[in-house]
Amino acid sequence: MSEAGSERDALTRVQHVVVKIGSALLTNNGQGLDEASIGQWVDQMAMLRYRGVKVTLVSSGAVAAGIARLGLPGRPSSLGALQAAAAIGQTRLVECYEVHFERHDCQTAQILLTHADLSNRRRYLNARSAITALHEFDVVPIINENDTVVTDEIRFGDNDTLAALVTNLLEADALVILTDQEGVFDADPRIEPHATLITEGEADDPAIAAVAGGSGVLGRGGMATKIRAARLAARSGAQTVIASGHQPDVLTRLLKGEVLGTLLKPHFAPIAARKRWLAGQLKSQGTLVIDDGAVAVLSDKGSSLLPVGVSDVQGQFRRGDLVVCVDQAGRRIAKGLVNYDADDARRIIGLSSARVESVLGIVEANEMIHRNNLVLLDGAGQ
Ligand SMILES: Nc1ncnc2c1ncn2[C@@H]1O[C@H](COP(=O)(O)OP(=O)(O)O)[C@@H](O)[C@H]1O
Ligand SMILES: N[C@@H](CCC(=O)OP(=O)(O)O)C(=O)O
Repeated sequence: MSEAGSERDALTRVQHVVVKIGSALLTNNGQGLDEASIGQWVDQMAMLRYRGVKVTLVSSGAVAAGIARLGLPGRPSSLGALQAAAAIGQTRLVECYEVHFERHDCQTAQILLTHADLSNRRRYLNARSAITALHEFDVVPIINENDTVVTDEIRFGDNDTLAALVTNLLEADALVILTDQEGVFDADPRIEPHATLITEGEADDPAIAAVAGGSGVLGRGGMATKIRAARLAARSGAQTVIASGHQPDVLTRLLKGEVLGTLLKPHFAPIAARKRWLAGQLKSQGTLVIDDGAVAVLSDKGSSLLPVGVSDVQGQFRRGDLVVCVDQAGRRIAKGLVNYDADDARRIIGLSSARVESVLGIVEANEMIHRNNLVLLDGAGQ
């Protein structure tokens, strides 16, 4: 097998894929939603689910569908008209997916997110809990930006960025961005018809970022935001493929390892990527003192921190904030994102998971800090 082929083998082991379908692809040259194609992508996603792969869908198309429904000649320039188009188009968009997923006895749910939802830790964790619960109910989440409430300063703008942040949020192992081109070319193929397809590269390679241009008429980000999305997705270790939604069975073929589109690989190991991000970026808001048993399982087994292993809570923090874990002698052992605010944490320390529910009434999570959100500190507490 070729080197490119063996790189693609990793895609055959994907357990959770975020699929992003762009405006440029979803619309029949601006004539409304391409419902036949939507039906085919849904068939492929249903097939992946049948094989045990979790699928989260990030779909654009609300504005484009709304423009067609309202009979507007093109993309309106006023914010109010754009928001109205998004509102009317979004219901149509989700209905279309719903009808097709129902053919496969599969339920769907709509989630509309804003930038603020993902930059605020608490809302970030809430969004994650909700989407994780949807997967537990075997429902396909269909995510879009909440276009009717965002303004220019706080918008993602393009759904490539949103899809990458959702990939980070859910720690999906692959992001597939479907668009109207076969992948990333060494120049914009709309301008350079003889441009060559790049089949793979590293997500952070500046040479790849340099060839990426802007969007067509209906899309928002062009190739530049797709490559940036690959870089963001790589932070949590995900591979990104940018490929054409016009290729028959593109999703199922990609996840069988076939060489289609452009594969952009993470530039460092998944766990290191996530932990690097966690270790490097955030300021701590409080301290959890943990007992010797908890120190041992965190350090030796990489386990989550459970309430039972915590003996004291210091400081005021909120769910999703970064806290430091220290041992009984005050040595810094780990830091991570806590699942409870300080007052609730104080009420449940030392309790077994079974008793947490009787004290709090509702259990947000079994762990005080989930191991995916926990990073061990070295001997110097760094
Ligand atoms: N190097 C490149 N390779 C491929 N496409 C590119 C490149 N640079 C710019 N593009 C443009 O990016 C467009 C896809 O982005 P966009 O219109 O935002 O689509 P979507 O709505 O799917 O996100 C292509 O139609 C193409 O014109
Ligand atoms: N949220 C917008 C999508 C924005 C957009 O076009 O994004 P993209 O498909 O990345 O070019 C909508 O649903 O119309």
